[in-house]
Amino acid sequence: MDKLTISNLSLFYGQSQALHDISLAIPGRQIMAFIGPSGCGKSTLLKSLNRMNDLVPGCRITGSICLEDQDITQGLDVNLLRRRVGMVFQKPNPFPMSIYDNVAYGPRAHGIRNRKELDAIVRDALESAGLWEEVKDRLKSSALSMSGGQQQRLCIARALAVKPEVLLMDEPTSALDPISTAHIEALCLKLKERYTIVMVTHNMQQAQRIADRTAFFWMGHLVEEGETEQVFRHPKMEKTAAYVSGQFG
Ligand SMILES: Nc1ncnc2c1ncn2[C@@H]1O[C@H](COP(=O)(O)OP(=O)(O)OP(=O)(O)O)[C@@H](O)[C@H]1O
Repeated sequence: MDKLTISNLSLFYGQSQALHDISLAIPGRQIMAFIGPSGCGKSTLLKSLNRMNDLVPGCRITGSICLEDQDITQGLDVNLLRRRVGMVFQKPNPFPMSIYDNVAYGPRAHGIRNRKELDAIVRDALESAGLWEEVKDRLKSSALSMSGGQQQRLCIARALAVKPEVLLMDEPTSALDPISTAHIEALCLKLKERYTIVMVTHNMQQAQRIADRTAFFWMGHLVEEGETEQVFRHPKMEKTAAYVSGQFG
């Protein structure tokens, strides 16, 4: 079953239309990459999937986005939605508090106070993010003392701690060195066994390394979507062929 189904979605920032009639199905427990030149609407679409655009004054949408069978644009509680659809940003953004408190933040906000329960959640999330062994002896240290790559895995752990179903990632490795990038990519491949991942990336090698499916956007339109290998090796549309072969960027 598809995890997310976007149907005839158009999005406007005031008078300016950023997305045009997008229809796209995102299967569960796979990685979907959004690619395309700067300004084509990748982040806008990603943010629509957990209604982060609600925060932008003058932003409105038409069409629907279903999380399984529930239309998230119609009345679904936004806190509940963001618990089910978590997000990791381009720049690691740990809170200025301890490693433990960063991961426990979400569960605490949802009312979990029991120390043993919190300990178990924190450990599980850090293990899932591939960080437990590195930080288990310094859980009380400030998150800001970690390296950039560790901070990004901490942000992934923080997102996982509330047990989401979908993880949205907006260029999660663009601020990281190659080794940290490889760590995050390996982690994504592991996480897709349990989560649905939607990732914006400018890195076409990255999309080919880890994405099951790829969607190519251009000027607010979805030009083509399919299995990653097909989109890169045998694109159906001329625009896609030109983009993936580096003729424009
Ligand atoms: N908060 C906003 N208010 C008004 N316009 C916006 C806002 N955010 C994005 N836009 C516009 O919407 C269009 C799509 O932007 P978006 O950030 O989604 O593109 P993108 O493909 O993610 O770009 P990049 O790869 O550079 O991050 C652009 O024309 C942009 O200027």
